[in-house]
Amino acid sequence: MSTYFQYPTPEIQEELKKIALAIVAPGKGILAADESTGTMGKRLQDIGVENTEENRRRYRQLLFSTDPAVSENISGVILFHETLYQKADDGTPLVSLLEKRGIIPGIKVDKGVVPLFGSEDECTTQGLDDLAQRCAQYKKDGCHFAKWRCVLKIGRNTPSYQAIMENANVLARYASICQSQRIVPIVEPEVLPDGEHDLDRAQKVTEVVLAAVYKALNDHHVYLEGTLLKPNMVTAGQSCKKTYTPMDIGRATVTALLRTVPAAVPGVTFLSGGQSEEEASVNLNAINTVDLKRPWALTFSYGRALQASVLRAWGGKPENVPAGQQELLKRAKANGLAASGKYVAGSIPSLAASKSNFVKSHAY
Ligand SMILES: O=P(O)(O)OC[C@H]1O[C@](O)(COP(=O)(O)O)[C@@H](O)[C@@H]1O
Repeated sequence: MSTYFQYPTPEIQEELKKIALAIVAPGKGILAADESTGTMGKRLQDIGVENTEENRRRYRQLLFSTDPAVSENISGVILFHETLYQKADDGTPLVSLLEKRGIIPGIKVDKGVVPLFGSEDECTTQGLDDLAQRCAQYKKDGCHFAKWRCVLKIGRNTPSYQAIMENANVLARYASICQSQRIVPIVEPEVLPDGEHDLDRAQKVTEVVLAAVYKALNDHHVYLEGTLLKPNMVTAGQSCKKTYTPMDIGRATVTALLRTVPAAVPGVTFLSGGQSEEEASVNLNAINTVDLKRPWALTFSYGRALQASVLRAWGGKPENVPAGQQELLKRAKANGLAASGKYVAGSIPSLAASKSNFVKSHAY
């Protein structure tokens, strides 16, 4: 085994580190607006809006033209390919709306989840072919970070060794390609919340998965200071009979991270994984207040937990755009406070704050 290798040049390291640190600046996090066309269809169906390119454009325009104050708590937005090339009603590229607000554009670069043949309904994520060329183009078009989501399932026999190793390796290969193109990779190994398992089992699985991911990142010589991790919080399975407090969740989550995530990683930006908006804020706050060490910034990269109220307030109607934007401002503020451990539960009511956003087997 040869241990000779090179990290990126000092210039690339500096650039990557700067981007990652800006994303996890104190009190800031990410709006994940990168729902693929199918996922967006499900969100729009919930509010009775047809899943057309024009309706997706109108919705993303609403998000990105929110009052610039939103940038006090949102440092980056993850886009879906289609959105990067769409324009606002007045012809301004949607991505320019973000840039004008000082928000860093990012891009989903994976091409979705596919089955792992021979496994118990497990999966991997595809999209490595032509990734370097796509990243080069995305960088030119204004994106400075990327996201790739892998999915792991907790069952009696899962996650399997096959799924753990395959997903860790594909995430590492993705991360290395992104860095070669001066793009910060967000590494997302999501352990799904489906199941009856308790908090302890969720913690152990998360630890095993994260340990494999960091071994693979090391094997691929990924420069950790220029990466971010987007994991699940450690929560009991959706069908678990036992109940746990936010502090239990906070302790289990930070313990799992302390055991597996190197301190060189600048930040951890959690996914919301079907939690309600309020749960996602309260749990993030607990993560930031539990009496454990925190060598990384711990913040949010929420899709559903930042958008459930926005979608409901908007309902596809032009006259409701300001109401939708108000909801985004509220949840952004709540999560910005939670990222600093200063969120008081229930202090920022929003339209769908307590609605569960759980989607069974959110593997698509
Ligand atoms: O399955 P898709 O369409 O790729 O999207 C998955 C979604 O999951 C996320 O990774 C996390 O979203 P949640 O916070 O809603 O769990 C989003 O960034 C993304 O939009």
